[in-house]
Amino acid sequence: MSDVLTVRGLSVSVRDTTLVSDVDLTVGAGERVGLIGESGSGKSLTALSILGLLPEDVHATGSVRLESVDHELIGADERHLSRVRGHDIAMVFQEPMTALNPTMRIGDQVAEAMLIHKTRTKPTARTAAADLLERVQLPTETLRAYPHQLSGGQRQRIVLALALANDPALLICDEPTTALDVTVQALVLDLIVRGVLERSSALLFITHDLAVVATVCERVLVMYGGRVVESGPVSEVFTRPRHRYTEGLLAASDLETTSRRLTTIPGNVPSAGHFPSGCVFRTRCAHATAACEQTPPWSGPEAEGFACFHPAGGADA
Ligand SMILES: Nc1ncnc2c1ncn2[C@@H]1O[C@H](COP(=O)(O)OP(=O)(O)OP(=O)(O)O)[C@@H](O)[C@H]1O
Repeated sequence: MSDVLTVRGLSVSVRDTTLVSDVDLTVGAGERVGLIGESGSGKSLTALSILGLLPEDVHATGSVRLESVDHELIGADERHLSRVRGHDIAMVFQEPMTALNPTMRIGDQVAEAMLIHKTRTKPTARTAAADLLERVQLPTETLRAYPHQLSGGQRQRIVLALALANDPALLICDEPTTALDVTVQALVLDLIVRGVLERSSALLFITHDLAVVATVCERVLVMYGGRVVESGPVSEVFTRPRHRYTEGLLAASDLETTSRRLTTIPGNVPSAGHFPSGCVFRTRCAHATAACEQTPPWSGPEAEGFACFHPAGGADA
């Protein structure tokens, strides 16, 4: 698997204070990598450095390279970066309204995302926009709606459709479901995973929610005080944490069952029935919701390391 994103020795500082120190990370094609850590640990600054979106007084050093782009992104000029953003790298942040134009109809916004980067011509952009909306399970009429006419979950699905419009090599999600209620959260996570799987895009997923990481990601990096203190496959880091901070994070999470669930993977016997998408139990779940009961987009080895993300847990019915 080739690396889509390679970050080496990334440090971020404001005046003489270092906020992020010496971060190394890679994400391969089709790989889903989580970045976790407490509030203020440097997750968002790491993502913003990759996107070239740091505030003016904040500076990044080190190296950020994308396989599909032939130059260094740290220090690149805005003209280059704006070409990369939305085309090679797309992002979904916590608050969908900040990514949407309140005065433009949804269909025009999705079509415009493709026209700006010239990935579609005008006549094909409208059809492609309708197709993208269908893939995020929104009816065609949504094309004519304005953002304020939609719910928070619908808006975030539009933002996801916009992010996926140009088949990005890398999708960065920063707390994309934190503001959504639990059932909508499950659907949006499912659509994110489907979206990246369909395109073999790399996914860097930032969250403080360990259950979400266990559901979505294969590998995880743990940040603490601006540094990456631990990394590895989710099933390893969540069951055999090596760093005391990771142990604390697991103990403090409402997911005391995560490690228990993950350790049950080898004994898990798949059977037919309803189960949360990607749930390691793959049996009928007592907590299954309508969103859980969709056909999962993956099977076989792809499902390894996934866990139920329903807050009530994935106990078998
Ligand atoms: N523009 C800025 N000027 C000064 N300090 C900043 C600036 N932006 C962020 N910081 C500081 O850098 C540190 C890392 O911030 P960052 O937003 O990356 O954390 P985070 O892990 O994403 O937290 P959260 O989960 O709350 O979003 C924090 O201590 C924050 O206060």
